[in-house]
Amino acid sequence: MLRGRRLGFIGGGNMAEAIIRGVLAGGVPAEEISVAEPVAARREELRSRYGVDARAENTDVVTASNAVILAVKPQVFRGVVAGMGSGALDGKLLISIMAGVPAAAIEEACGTAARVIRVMPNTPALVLHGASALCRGTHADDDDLAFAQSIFDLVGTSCVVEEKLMDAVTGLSGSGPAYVFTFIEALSDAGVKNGLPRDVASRLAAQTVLGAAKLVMESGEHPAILREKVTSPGGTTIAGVASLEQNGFRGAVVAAVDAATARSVELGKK
Ligand SMILES: NC(=O)C1=CN([C@@H]2O[C@H](COP(=O)(O)OP(=O)(O)OC[C@H]3O[C@@H](n4cnc5c(N)ncnc54)[C@H](O)[C@@H]3O)[C@@H](O)[C@H]2O)C=CC1
Ligand SMILES: O=C(O)[C@@H]1CCC=N1
Repeated sequence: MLRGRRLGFIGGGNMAEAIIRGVLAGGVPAEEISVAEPVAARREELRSRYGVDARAENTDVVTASNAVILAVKPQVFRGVVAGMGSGALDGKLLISIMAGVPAAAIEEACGTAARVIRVMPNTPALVLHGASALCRGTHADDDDLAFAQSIFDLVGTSCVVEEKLMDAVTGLSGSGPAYVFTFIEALSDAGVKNGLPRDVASRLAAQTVLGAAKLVMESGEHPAILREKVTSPGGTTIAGVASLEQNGFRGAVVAAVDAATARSVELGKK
C-alpha cells in the first residue's frame, strides 16, 4: 500500500492523529508508521490507541522513515528542522500539512534540493471523509505527488491544485469543518429553542448536514436547484431562507473564508 515506504510524522497532534487513524482504517499496517511527539502522555495515547511507534526524538522517526509528514505548527517548523541538524532530512520525501508555509520555505529550511509535497487536509480524515488538496515543490516528481495523493485518497477525496491556491483551500476546506460544526451547533440550539430535546435536535442537525452534502455530491445538481426543491411557494422553507439572507448568512460565510485565507497567507510569511 505504501509501496515499501515507511511513514514518519513529525508532530503527533490532532491532524496527525486524523491521518494516522484514517490510513490504518484504509489498510496500512501500524508497523509502517512512526510518530515523533515531545509530550510523553500524547505518545502513550498514540501507542495505545493505534499501535504505532511513538518517539520523543524527531531524528529517530526521520531515520526510520522515507516519507516524512511535517505535522507541527507553522510557527515552530523552522526551529524543529534546525533542531534535527543539517542533512537530517536529505533524501526523504517531505509531505507538509502546515497551513500557509510555502514549498520554497520548506526547501530553504530543509535543504534546497528537498522533495516537498504540500497538502491541506482536514479533520474528517478521521472518519475517512477528509477533503485534501495537494501541490508540489520544485524538486518533487510525479511519483512523489502520486504517492502523497494515494495516502490522502485513503482518508477521503483529494485534488491537485496550483500552489498559489493553497491558502484559499486552507480557508475553505482546511478550516471548513469548524464552520460546519458551528452551524450544526447553532441548528441544534435553534431546535432546542423551539422545544426539541437536545439529543433529538443534535441528531437531526448533524444528519441534515450529512444528508444535504450527500445529495449535492450524489445528484450532481447545483445546490441552488436542490434548495428550490425544498422550498414550497408560501411555505416554511422560504420563510427560513429569507431570514438567513436578511441576517447576512452568505456574507458571513464568505467573510469567514476570506479571513482564514488571509491568515494562511500571514502564517506563510513568518
Ligand atoms: N487541525 C486541523 O484541522 C488541521 C491542521 N493542519 C496543520 O497541521 C499542523 C498541525 O496542526 P494540529 O494537529 O491542529 O496541531 P496540534 O497542536 O494538535 O499538533 C501539533 C503537535 O506537534 C507537537 N510538537 C510541538 N513541538 C514539536 C517538536 N519540536 N517536534 C515534534 N513535535 C512537536 C505538539 O506536541 C503537538 O502534539 C499545523 O501545521 C496545521 O496548520 C492542516 C489541516 C487541518
Ligand atoms: O487552524 C489552523 O490553522 C489549521 C489549518 C487549517 C485548519 N486548522
